[in-house]
Amino acid sequence: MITQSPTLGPAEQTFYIIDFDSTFTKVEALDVLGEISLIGRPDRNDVLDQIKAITDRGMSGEIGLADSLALRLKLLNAHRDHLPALIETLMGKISDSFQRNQAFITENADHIYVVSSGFQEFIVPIVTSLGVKESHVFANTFTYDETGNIVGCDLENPLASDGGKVKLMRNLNLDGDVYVIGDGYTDYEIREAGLANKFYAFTENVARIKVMEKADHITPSLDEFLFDNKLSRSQSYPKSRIKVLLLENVHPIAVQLFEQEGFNVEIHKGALDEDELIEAIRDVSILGIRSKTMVTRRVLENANKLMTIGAFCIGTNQIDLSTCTERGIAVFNAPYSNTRSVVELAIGEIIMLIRGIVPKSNSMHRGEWDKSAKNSYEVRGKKLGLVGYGNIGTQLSVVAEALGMEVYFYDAVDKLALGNARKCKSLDELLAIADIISLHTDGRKENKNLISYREFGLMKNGVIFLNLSRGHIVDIPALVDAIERGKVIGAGIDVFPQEPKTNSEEFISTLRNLPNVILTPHIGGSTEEAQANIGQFVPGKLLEYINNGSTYGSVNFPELQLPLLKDSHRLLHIHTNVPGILARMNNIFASYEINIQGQYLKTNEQIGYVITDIAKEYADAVVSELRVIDNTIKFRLLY
Ligand SMILES: NC(=O)c1ccc[n+]([C@@H]2O[C@H](COP(=O)([O-])OP(=O)(O)OC[C@H]3O[C@@H](n4cnc5c(N)ncnc54)[C@H](O)[C@@H]3O)[C@@H](O)[C@H]2O)c1
Ligand SMILES: O=C(O)[C@H](O)COP(=O)(O)O
Repeated sequence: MITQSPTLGPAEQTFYIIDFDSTFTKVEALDVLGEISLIGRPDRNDVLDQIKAITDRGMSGEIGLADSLALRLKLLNAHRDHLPALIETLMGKISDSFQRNQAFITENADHIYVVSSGFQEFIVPIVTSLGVKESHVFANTFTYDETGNIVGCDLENPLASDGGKVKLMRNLNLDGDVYVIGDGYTDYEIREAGLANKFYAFTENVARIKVMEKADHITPSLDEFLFDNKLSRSQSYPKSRIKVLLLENVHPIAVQLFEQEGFNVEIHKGALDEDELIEAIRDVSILGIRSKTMVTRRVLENANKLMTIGAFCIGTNQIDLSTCTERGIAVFNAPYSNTRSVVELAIGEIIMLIRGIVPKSNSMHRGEWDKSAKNSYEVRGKKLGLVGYGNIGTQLSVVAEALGMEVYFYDAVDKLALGNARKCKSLDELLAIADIISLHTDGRKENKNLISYREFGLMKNGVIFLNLSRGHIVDIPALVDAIERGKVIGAGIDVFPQEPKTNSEEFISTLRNLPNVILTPHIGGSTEEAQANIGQFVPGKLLEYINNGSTYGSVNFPELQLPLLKDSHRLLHIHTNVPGILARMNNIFASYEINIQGQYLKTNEQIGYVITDIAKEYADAVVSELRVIDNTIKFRLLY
């Protein structure tokens, strides 16, 4: 049997009635016109608020349309010359789901009508740009005075009066099924009058409770409408049905990027503990966290829909990566975006600590003037010892050399020395040489208490010590002891074995109130620049994986950078890495005479990832058979 292509044509004589303001476009056009026509008026903001309030009251059915139009036109004080700027603005405000589903509009142009209480003058150029027929646009027209001021609208037009859409639809007398898509009460009125089979409340831009209550179906985007009606669409599965959970205050850019794609996004300011996360993650497909949220095996066992995790930071030690892989969940992070921020903080702290600025500043705040050079040094010529020479360690090495420091490093793997930095053969060698020691290793479990009593014992007396990597790498009682004994005369600590989950929890630590110790709340990577970079970077990776299957940059999946999907269906098969799976898949393809257009396979120790692009027409059974191959972990279809 050949599958019906998901790009079905319209049912015989089904008509689609689409509203314009806040549906076809993201905004109310008269609000935008006000922003243009009222430029220079001192009361502009007040008038704009009044216009918006009238629009909302009209849309939720509190006042009649004729009144709403008349009131707004009067306040607008607009002129014919304002229209080109309005049209230009609206062109950039077409709703995202309409933009990505232009094919639906062009393929169904004979059956699509735009019915609006807005105005032809700006609606026609916008909707025809996506393929709506000009003759299928029904809206009001402005009237002007002799100098071009907009003074009202053509009152002969049924759309200028209360119940206008109903009157218009009666006149149109469409012979077939009618589906209305809109955000306003007047759109629902068509259904109420018995002139439509279904009313879809469109909530991509604005969700009006009074309207949603009346709807046959709430459609958070055009994709959902198209999916519900099995119509030609750009998304194989509506993204509004896919839940994204973003924790720990990730940058708003990330939220915006997911919302733009039409996902159902939920955000939380802080981290969640294990039980809270188990509760929150049940319906989640995409999870975004930072360094604090522990994604444990128990959490993952309750995350049956989870496809991917984005760590909006560098470290991924908070995630049980092995269980993620076992369950076919791809994990991504941002390995570079905040490295510079950490380096700048480390340099700043080294200078502050070696000059004893913190106690001096504290004394000044108590009114004490203690001008002295005692125990205050330049960094020039001092030996900086870096433990871990990865992305941060190497950058710090270069910047420190520029300040005239001598750099030594020790890394668990053999690393190329940058500039004049010198490689140490062992951690012990480095600890004994350095005047300043800064930790930059990753947070793998084996690094727990990497620096403890023995290691502090190997250090020079009066060393400066920094940890901006991970809290568990330093044995805190040993550090406190070293500070109290004067072994360490200055410390900068940004990360702790136990950190508060949110800003409202108290920070409890034996490091509090020790002399010449800078304590910071894990903010090495918390700069506007770094967070904005991460907010762009990680969603980019997650979206490439969701939309295209690419795993380039994943920290636990075999990495595959895939071509964009074109004129084919993409089958993504994740399985336990055992012999023979590819052969089984290809046997299925061969038995159904499938034309394979591209195939990609990559494995790691735990899993195999096979991507097969095939021609669009194929038997349903192919998909069902692929899903049940032994050792299949996850299967997904993209088109
Ligand atoms: N404070 C913050 O806000 C902040 C911000 C960003 C990164 N970080 C943390 O900083 C650390 C470094 O980040 P990165 O991007 O440079 O990581 P990276 O993975 O690029 O480098 C880590 C390096 O440490 C080495 N290493 C691991 N264990 C070691 C050991 N026992 N001895 C010696 N070398 C060892 C690795 O071989 C690697 O070269 C990570 O722990 C990261 O999570 C903290
Ligand atoms: O791993 C990191 O990048 C740092 O620890 C920063 O983490 P954060 O985003 O939670 O501040």
